[in-house]
Amino acid sequence: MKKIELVNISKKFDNDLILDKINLNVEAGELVALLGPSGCGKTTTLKLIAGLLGPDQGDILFGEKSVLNTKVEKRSSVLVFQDYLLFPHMTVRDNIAFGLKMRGVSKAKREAKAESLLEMVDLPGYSHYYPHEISGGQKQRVSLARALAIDPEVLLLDEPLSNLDYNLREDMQNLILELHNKNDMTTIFVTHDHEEAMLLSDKIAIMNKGKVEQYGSGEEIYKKPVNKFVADFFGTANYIKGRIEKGSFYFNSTKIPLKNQFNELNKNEINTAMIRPENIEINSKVKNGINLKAEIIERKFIGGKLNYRFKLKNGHELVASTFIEDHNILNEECNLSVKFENIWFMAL
Ligand SMILES: Nc1ncnc2c1ncn2[C@@H]1O[C@H](COP(=O)(O)OP(=O)(O)OP(=O)(O)O)[C@@H](O)[C@H]1O
Repeated sequence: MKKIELVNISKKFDNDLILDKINLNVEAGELVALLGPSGCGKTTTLKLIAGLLGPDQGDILFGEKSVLNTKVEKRSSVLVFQDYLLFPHMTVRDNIAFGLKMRGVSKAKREAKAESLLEMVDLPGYSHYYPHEISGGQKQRVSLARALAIDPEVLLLDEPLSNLDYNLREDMQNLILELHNKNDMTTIFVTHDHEEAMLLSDKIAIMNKGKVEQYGSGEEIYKKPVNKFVADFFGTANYIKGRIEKGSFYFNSTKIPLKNQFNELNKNEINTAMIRPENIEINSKVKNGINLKAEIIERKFIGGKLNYRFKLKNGHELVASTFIEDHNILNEECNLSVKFENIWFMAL
């Protein structure tokens, strides 16, 4: 297990700055997700950690040691690509044992290891199959087994679940968690699905345009996003514009006390309150919160949840979602309330 540290990493392709002074600390044994939209630099970051690319600036440490001059095969890390990259002319067993063969491990030992890894990824009996004879989900398991064959201290997974359908994804998510916990590894995986990132990882680095916008637990990022990009990437959000007056936030004449519901922002910069849809309560008054009159203008049943759209007196629209409770009357006036603790402030 190794701690991984990226220090001020920058990378250019031609003249395009793809990574811009990235800093990231992954503790030994942690499972971390790199999350962000297509093209933000997630795969490039993994390739730099694996040693398939070198940075133009900055340092990469495994433990306390820089690995910039350490070759790919000596880094004790392994990168699993989303399109498996199995050797088509080799059996499943030979694919898994390939890295061990390169390291001079005897035939008997590497075959025994391949068999035990096939058990671990739940594919016993598949050793004699060729890649074209197995499904996409099975190929993904084989490529994981191949990666684990060399007992890596650092496992790097590039969108391991993106080619799999919904049910298989769940199985693979469980398998990745199980393998990570069993094998004493530090694992970093790339995804563009925020729910998957929250489900699997201890921490999430949310990336945008070559920068890490925020790094923390899923809950922290969801509840306390540092900016609108992060808030929107993590789900639906309502934004209410207001103003700071005498140390409080005012939305029209509604006063919201500013406690610690913002990060290191200068109070005077705050101009927006963010509210997640599930934190809006319908037709119940709260004491330590705001209460607003609104009209229901849309109701959508989405299975297990109802999504509503409301219009406030000043024309501002809000979305809310509730489980089960039904407020079915369109155009009817109702009361919306939000507890102060569920309001997060931002500067937009
Ligand atoms: N070898 C390369 N040469 C030139 N440009 C590259 C190279 N590799 C990546 N890029 C560019 O760098 C940017 C970041 O690519 P990267 O693959 O890291 O993004 P990503 O966040 O992993 O995206 P995705 O989710 O689509 O895989 C993209 O604009 C891409 O076109």
